[in-house]
Amino acid sequence: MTHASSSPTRDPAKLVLSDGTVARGVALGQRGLTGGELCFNTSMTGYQEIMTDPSYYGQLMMMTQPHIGNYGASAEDMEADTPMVAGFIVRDYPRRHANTQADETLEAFMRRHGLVGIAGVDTRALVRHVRDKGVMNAVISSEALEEETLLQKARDWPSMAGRKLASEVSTDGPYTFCEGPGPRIAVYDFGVKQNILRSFRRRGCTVRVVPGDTDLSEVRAWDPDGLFFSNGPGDPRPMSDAIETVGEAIDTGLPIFGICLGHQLMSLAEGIGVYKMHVGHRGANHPVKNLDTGQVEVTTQNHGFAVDPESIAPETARVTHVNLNDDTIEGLEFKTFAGMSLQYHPEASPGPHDSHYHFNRFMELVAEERDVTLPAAATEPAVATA
Ligand SMILES: NC(=O)CC[C@H](N)C(=O)O
Repeated sequence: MTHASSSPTRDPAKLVLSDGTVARGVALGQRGLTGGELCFNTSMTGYQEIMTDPSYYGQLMMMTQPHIGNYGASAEDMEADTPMVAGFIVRDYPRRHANTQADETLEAFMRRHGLVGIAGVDTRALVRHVRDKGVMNAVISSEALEEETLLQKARDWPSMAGRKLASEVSTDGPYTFCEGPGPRIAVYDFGVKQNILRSFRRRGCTVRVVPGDTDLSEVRAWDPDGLFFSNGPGDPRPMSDAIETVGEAIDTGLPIFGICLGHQLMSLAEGIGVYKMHVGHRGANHPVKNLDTGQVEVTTQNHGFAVDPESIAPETARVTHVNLNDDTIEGLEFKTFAGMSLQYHPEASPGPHDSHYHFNRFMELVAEERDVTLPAAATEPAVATA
């Protein structure tokens, strides 16, 4: 058992929102100044997976769970090699953590990776504020504390709408993640979470990961059985090259699966509109209804954009899943090609395992479309997350 005193100093820090709201707290992690879109996540656990999810690149993450850091940080809980959020905001950072698997305190982890944070602010009041007013930018600072200056920086911070960020978190070059007896899956990496790759590995797939700007002909030369378009940060609408690649992928007749950003890119390639949401969905407790079975799944979500239901032509796609909180589109099945896509995260990490079956659905789609025999693991996956 690791018990460690985290002893963050009492250095003052401030969080200043672009509408002038100021919250005063103490510095957490790296001292300095950072900014971005202020998001909140309602997951009770999983702060480290959330911190390292590349889809959060450029965003400040505020956790609604008030106790953050109480199980430390561990090399096991990474969704990327480094933290990806631009800054981290918590209510209460504990003086001790306890976890047999922890390697270090969350504070030490944040410092080691240069991640600026703030603790001791009323996160729930701030969440209610953002939820009412809509998403906005903010800065966290433990260096300059002059509020007018920080407010100006928050106002000047570039908006997430219109920002292409996926290229900044994509792999630099192609690599083989794993080899197995199952289908060959080519993954377009716009910031792919590790647990998506592990989910394919658990099903016996051979997985080849390529940078998001890879020419489709290069991918086809590898002879994939299925194509996957990953999650990722930023606004999908300006990603015209990626949308074009998805269009070409559709023309190949290969089965295609997209998660989150990938779902949005597939939708855009099929002429379906995407809009920026009032506050977005981020958490591990979003109820989603499967319209085919009537079953409700508790899902993990992380998105600030969504597809516009009005723009789905009946001959293009069918809605398979909807969010029960606000009726937003959560899943599509495409009609002109063998494609399925999800706005939420079946790989969870963190979150419940209700939606893991979507990877099996894709395996079955691949088996239907291609002459491949699925290994038993492809449809009877272990529930384990690693
Ligand atoms: N997790 C994701 O892929 C997020 C997609 C996109 N950046 C959004 O915020 O909606």
